Formats: sequence, structure tokens, C-alpha cells
Amino acid sequence: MALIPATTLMQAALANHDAIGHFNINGPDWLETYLNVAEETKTPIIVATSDRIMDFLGGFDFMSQYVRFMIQALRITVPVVLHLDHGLSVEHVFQAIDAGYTSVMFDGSKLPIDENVALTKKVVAYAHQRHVSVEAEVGSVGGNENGLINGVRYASVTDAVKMAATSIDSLAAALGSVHGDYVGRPKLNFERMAAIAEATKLPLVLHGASGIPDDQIQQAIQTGTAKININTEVNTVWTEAVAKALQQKRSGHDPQPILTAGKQAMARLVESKMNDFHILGKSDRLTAMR
Ligand SMILES: O=C(CO)COP(=O)(O)O
Ligand SMILES: O=CCC(=O)O
Ligand SMILES: [Zn+2]
Repeated sequence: MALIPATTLMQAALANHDAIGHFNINGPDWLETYLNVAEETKTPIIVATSDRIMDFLGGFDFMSQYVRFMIQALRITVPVVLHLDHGLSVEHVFQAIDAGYTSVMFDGSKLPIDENVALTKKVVAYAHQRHVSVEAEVGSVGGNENGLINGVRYASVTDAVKMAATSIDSLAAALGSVHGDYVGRPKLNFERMAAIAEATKLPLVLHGASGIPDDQIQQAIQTGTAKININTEVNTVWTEAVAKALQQKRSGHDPQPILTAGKQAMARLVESKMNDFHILGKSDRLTAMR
């Protein structure tokens, strides 16, 4: 199946109180694992590349062609979205769209809200003409560096409404989540999430979902979250599995058992996340709604 934008998938997820999993690509093994798990379990999926590591991944054109090739070669039939995660400038977002990405995020969270809204508007005009879905961020998802959580800024309802007026397709409203590992127990502001969902009617996106306990994931889904972004937990299970396989290695230089252990660990994690998000096995329902 050809790549599709995220809009219909997220609308259906919102209506059915489940959420589409967004999984970050950190190399070929990540992409191959994501696509195989999606196909084997008949689950729609969003595969994403963060703008921050585009040079490492080979650039927008390379990734766009590579994902298309992989879908064909692996005979993937479930709906797949190729998404630009945390697009750092309007120019980069346009480049991703020109390369064939079917969904983009413009991350203007470091800018004053009016500037963020003005640039997002430009992105929406360019993207929608080309049938590409757009995600924007209000407030700011935090980051954890050396045990210090910084940069968390809670989204306000006023800013969310201003952003919704740009006709974006989904909204990453930052409500206490953090990229990377959490220190202590994450505490999302569900009252604000409900108010933003009600005021904007948009599918909400949960960034920094690695490490958020399942009760809060479930509450987020019930409160209007229709897309959930996972990166750190995938990388953690990969690293642990590869480290363990390296330790067990007795002799020789065969990378196969080591890399296979990494892929298998990622596959188990991805399937369990899809199950947590109540989206596992639901490619048919969503395909039928297109
Ligand atoms: O938000 C994310 C990607 O945009 C993923 O966050 P984690 O790395 O915390 O899972
Ligand atoms: O994890 C998602 C975002 C990033 O790594 O740039
Ligand atoms: Zn994120």
C-alpha cells in the first residue's frame, strides 16, 4: 500500500478512543522492524524521522525513497505514514514534503506563540496543497539531560486555540511530558488536556511517551490523544539486547546474532505498545474509513 497522510488515521483513532503509534527510525533495522511488526499484526503505523538526525539517516530524499522501497520489498499492505518529527525550520519541512513525506511536524515551540502560529500557517498552506498532514506544537516538551528536567512549558488553552485556527491536522500540546528518561514519576496535566481537546476538537499528540506509566497512557487516550510518540524505549531495549548478545558472544565476528537480538527486542516492544494503544490488529477498520 502507498504511503498515506496521518489525518484519517488520527480522526478514526480519536473517534474510537485508541491511538496510532509513532515510532522513530534510528537506522535500517528500526524501519524494517516497524514495518514487519505492523504487517504481521495488521496494524497501521506512523514511522518518523527526527529532523535532528536527518544527516545521520541520509537526508529526506534518501529516507523517502528507502521507506517506499522497503514497503514494496517487504510486501507491506497495512497503512503506513512517513512523518517528519520535530521539523526545525519551515525550509526543512518544505524539503521533506518535496521529498515525498506524507506527514510533517513543524516544531516552533521555542518561538513566541504568534511567530509559531505564523510559520505553522505557511507550513499548512504548502502541505495541504500536496495532501500532507501537519502537526504543530504548543507549550514545550521537556528534555532530560543528566538528570535535570528542563524546558517543560505547559500548553495553554488560549495558545492551543490560536494554533488550531491554522487548520493543522493534529496538535502536540505539551502537558508535562519529557523526551528521554524520566526522573521520578511523570505527571501529565489531564485537566488541561481535556480543556484543549474540547476547545480545539483536534486529535492530540503525546510526545515523550517513553516511560509514562500505562494508567496515564490510558487516561491520555481517553482524553483525546490519538497519536503517541515512542523513541527512547525502543532504543533502550535495542541497546540492552545488543549489549547482552555481545556479552554472550563466545568467538568469531558474526554480527547476525547480535543485530537479530536487537531487532527481536524492538519488535516485542513495538507490538506491546500497539496493544497498549488499542490499535493492534486494526488496519482493516482504518483502511475501510479512508
Ligand atoms: O516524542 C518523541 C518523538 O517525537 C519520543 O519521545 P521519547 O523518546 O521520550 O519516547
Ligand atoms: O525522540 C524524538 C525527538 C528527537 O530525538 O529528536
Ligand atoms: Zn517529540
